[in-house]
Amino acid sequence: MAKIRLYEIAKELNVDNKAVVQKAKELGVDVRNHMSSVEEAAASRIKNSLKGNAPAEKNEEKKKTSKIKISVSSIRKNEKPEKKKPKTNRRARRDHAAKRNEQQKRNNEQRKTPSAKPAARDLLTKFKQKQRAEAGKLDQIAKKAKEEYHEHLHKKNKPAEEPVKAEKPQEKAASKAETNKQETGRTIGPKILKPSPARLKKAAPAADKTAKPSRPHTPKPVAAPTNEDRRKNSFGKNTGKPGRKGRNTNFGSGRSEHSDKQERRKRKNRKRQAEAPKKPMTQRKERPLPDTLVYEVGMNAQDLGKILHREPAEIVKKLFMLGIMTNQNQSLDKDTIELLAAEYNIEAQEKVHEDISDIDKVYEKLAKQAKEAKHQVKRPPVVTIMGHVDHGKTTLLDRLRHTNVSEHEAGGITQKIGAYQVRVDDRLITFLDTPGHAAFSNMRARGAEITDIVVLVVAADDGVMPQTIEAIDHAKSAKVPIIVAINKMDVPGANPQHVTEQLMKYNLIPEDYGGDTIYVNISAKTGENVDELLQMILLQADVLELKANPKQKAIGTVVEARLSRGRGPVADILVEEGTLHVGDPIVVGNTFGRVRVMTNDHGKQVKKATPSMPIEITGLNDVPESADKLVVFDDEKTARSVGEARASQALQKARENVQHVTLDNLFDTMKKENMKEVDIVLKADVQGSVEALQQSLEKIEVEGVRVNIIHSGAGAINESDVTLAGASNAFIIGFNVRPTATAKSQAETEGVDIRLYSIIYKAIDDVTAAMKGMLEPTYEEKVTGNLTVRETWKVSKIGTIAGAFVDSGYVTRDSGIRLIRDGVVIYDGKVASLKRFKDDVKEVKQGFDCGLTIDGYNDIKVDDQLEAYEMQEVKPQ
Ligand SMILES: Nc1nc2c(ncn2[C@@H]2O[C@H](COP(=O)(O)OP(=O)(O)OP(=O)(O)O)[C@@H](O)[C@H]2O)c(=O)[nH]1
Repeated sequence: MAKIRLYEIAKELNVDNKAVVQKAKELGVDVRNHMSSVEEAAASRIKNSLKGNAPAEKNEEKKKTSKIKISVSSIRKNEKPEKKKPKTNRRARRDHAAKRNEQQKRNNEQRKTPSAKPAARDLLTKFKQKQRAEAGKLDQIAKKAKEEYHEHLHKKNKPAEEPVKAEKPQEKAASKAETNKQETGRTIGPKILKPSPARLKKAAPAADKTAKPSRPHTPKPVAAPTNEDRRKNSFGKNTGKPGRKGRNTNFGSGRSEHSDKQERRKRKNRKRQAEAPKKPMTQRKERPLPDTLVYEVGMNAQDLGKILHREPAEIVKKLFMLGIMTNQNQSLDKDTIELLAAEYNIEAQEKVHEDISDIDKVYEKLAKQAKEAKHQVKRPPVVTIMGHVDHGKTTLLDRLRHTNVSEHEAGGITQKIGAYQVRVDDRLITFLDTPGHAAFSNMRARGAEITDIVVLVVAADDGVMPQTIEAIDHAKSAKVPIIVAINKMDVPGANPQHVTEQLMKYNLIPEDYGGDTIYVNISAKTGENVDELLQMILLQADVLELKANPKQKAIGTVVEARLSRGRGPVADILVEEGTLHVGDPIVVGNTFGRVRVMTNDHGKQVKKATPSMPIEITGLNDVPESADKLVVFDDEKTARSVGEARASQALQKARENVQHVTLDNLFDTMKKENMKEVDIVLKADVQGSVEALQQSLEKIEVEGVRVNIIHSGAGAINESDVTLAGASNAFIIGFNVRPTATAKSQAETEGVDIRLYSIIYKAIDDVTAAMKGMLEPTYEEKVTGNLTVRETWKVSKIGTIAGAFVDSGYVTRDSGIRLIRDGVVIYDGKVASLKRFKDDVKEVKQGFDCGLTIDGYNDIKVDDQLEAYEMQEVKPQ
């Protein structure tokens, strides 16, 4: 319910505020001063009791409609600016809003009335017309009063033009407000002077609601005042202080009580601020350091600052104190970062980048995840059959495949996909179709341990044989339990007891003898006891508690893979964990793709494959190798990039591993690779030389190893020769020929050895010696020093002694020496003697003089150049 303030009552009745307060107190209304607000009922009580005291003209005015009253009072505000406070503060606005609501209510009532009674409507129309006429008169009065006031004010405070300037917009706004007021049927009051766009936005619909549709509300003129207007409205009171200062002004009002208060408050604040002790510079609140600094090598102070919640400058300073000069952008090494962490007294931990191209790691992670999963379910055991040759492994596998497949499953015909499943009651057993321990261990060697149980087949008529023992060792080293199947029980002379006794030596103790190895006597040929064997496998599987999590991304292993005509690369996969779906993006070994078609061991297309299920898949970009791991990725793009990265890594590795045979490593390679032939590409200047050399080389035979000329021809050694030698692990012999530039660089890149000769027997000797492992080391000339002859002495019996200065390097007593005159080598020989003054010396270095003689040469002249050189051994690459 709207409340009315006492000063409003006082204003309305044109009585003193005190009188109203007094009256209210007399009437028992709880009020403190003229600002106190009272309920409407109380207000009317106060008004009624005050009416007797009110001046007659006011009482007369009171009889007018409240609308007029408000209008008049709002104008009178202008007439009595000293008393009237601008209602710009929140409370004033609230009061105004309350008044407006009240007025609206009344208007609505008035609007409702005509619809009820037409006679009353006429009356109301007349009344309104009268109101308008009166309002027009009042407007004129107000205008006049304002003009008078401004004139008065102008005389008092301001230069001549200013009030005029200020008045214009003011007046405009006032008249617009009046128009608006008349149109909307409500008083806008002081608010019209300082409407904010936001408030206008809100006010517009509100006004629309109250206004009759035929009289649209036009807020534009109200919104019009510009900053300039506002500044002018301040009437010099706050001149020079733009903005909100103007809000506290009213029509021509001077310094109000309210603004005085504000001024006082401001002065007080300023004084308090000046008196208050100066606060120290606000320290930036530092966030706590992390417990561990997880870093990457190469991070800079800025990066570390972010992690440590410290300013980079602080990091730089800290490092500086530690004796490390750096800036904010300089990459830091591991040691520096760890040192910094130690300085902050926190742990440092290097961020490990997960290399998704290492699918073995991804595989292990998924396998571990599966082992820890809650949704683990029983999975079929995976069985490998091992045993000695001809003991019946294949026969047993065939029997199982054909007898234990239900009729409805692809008509009983199984697909050969490297593994198959056998149904026993309602359970399945997966058999790997590659019997023997070689395949088993090859898979193991490549990290594929997919077998859960080994069935060791031993022929009852043959007993334990070498490969039986090997199989036992392989199974034991893989820690896979063994079930012994003593086969060929149908053969007369079968002696299972003897076999058992033999196997007991290998710690395969049957349960009857207190051990835990299961023995089953079977006949793979007749099928006798084969079901019993299957039951025993299931029993062993139960003991092993084989479980897997089908509710995750699949991992698996390639059992076999091949290139199929029409279908492309085909891989037989054994799913180990998770469920593999058609469409899954996969990486298999170094290949990648999407599972296109998935076929089970009965040749039936399936949409998904669960753990221990062997399936054949297509959709890979290349043929993987057996024992390769299968990993499912989130998307094909990742799978492709991982697959491609792995393929290129594998290629790089393969290249690195190929060590081409060279003449220097020929002997070792022959031994290591058990070579029977030494492959050579032979090129010579003419066909005659080619034939002569070929015949000689092909005659070489060292310990049963012969030379095989894989290609020969006349002409320079070209790229095709190098490619051929590279692919065949051969080396190249060139007789009086040279390799082309590209062939030379290609040979260097691919590590192909090219040997060049100009003497046939030297080539033959080298090849023979290399094959015997006796190839002499190669020497290379190296110039060690340059000398200039400055003087010569001829001594009888000794010859010519050259007095020379070592310009660069050094010369030794054992050096080879070349005499160069005018750029031409005159003589090439050896140093005979080397002296410094009268003493023999071993070596004379740059910057010194020496006396030397050349062995067998005396025609040494002043200014001759001497080149000292040595033959140094070139180590084989
Ligand atoms: N009488 C009889 N002969 C059998 C039995 N099981 C296998 N044979 C025969 O033994 C021979 C060898 O059998 P395979 O199944 O080929 O033996 P394997 O162990 O697979 O031999 P490899 O593949 O060479 O390692 C075949 O002629 C089979 O017919 C059996 O239970 N009884």
